Amino acid sequence: MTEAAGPERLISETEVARAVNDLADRLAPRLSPDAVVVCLLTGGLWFAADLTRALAVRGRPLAFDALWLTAYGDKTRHSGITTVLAGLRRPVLGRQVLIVDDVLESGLSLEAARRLVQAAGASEVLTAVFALKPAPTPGRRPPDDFAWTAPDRFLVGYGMDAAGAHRTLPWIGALPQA
Ligand SMILES: O=P(O)(O)OC[C@H]1O[C@H](OP(=O)(O)OP(=O)(O)O)[C@H](O)[C@@H]1O
Ligand code: HPA
Repeated sequence: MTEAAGPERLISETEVARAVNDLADRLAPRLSPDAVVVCLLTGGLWFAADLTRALAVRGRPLAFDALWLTAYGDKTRHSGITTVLAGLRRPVLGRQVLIVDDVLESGLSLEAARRLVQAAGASEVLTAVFALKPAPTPGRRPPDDFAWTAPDRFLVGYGMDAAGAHRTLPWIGALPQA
């Protein structure tokens, strides 16, 4: 019996931590002490936990909220519909918001989040993702900053899942290519 191949490791836990710290160095001066970090659940949770603590030690112990969105389900492509499972808990009216997510591919999830945060009255919206994948279609809005340039592979780990699997890996890998 042959064993199914696991994910191919692309970036180690140490490299992930270094990339998050470098990103925090760049972001901290751009953020108001009154800014709110909005994490996109579920995948953004691990990156947001690391990034917010890295920002806190850089003098930005920011307020934190979350939006729970889902668009991929168990598939490897955006479904075309971003469903809001849970919205913001606290007002962001008049405040700068940093939206944080694990990966940007089509950009549709981040755009849906941006619209929700703008509709809630944020004074400015910045976006940061850990992994920036190549755009599947032209015209995608880039994030304001990102930690790592990812290849065009289906990624897992550090929040990213394949039908629920591999999300809690501390490193990032890619599923074996067919
Ligand atoms: O740029 P896009 O093509 O929109 O892809 C990025 C989104 O896809 C994943 O979410 P998913 O819908 O899989 O939910 P999850 O956070 O529960 O993994 C990921 O966490 C991002 O939010
Ligand atoms: N992996 C996991 N989730 C994703 C990806 C990916 O490569 N792209 C968009 N959501």
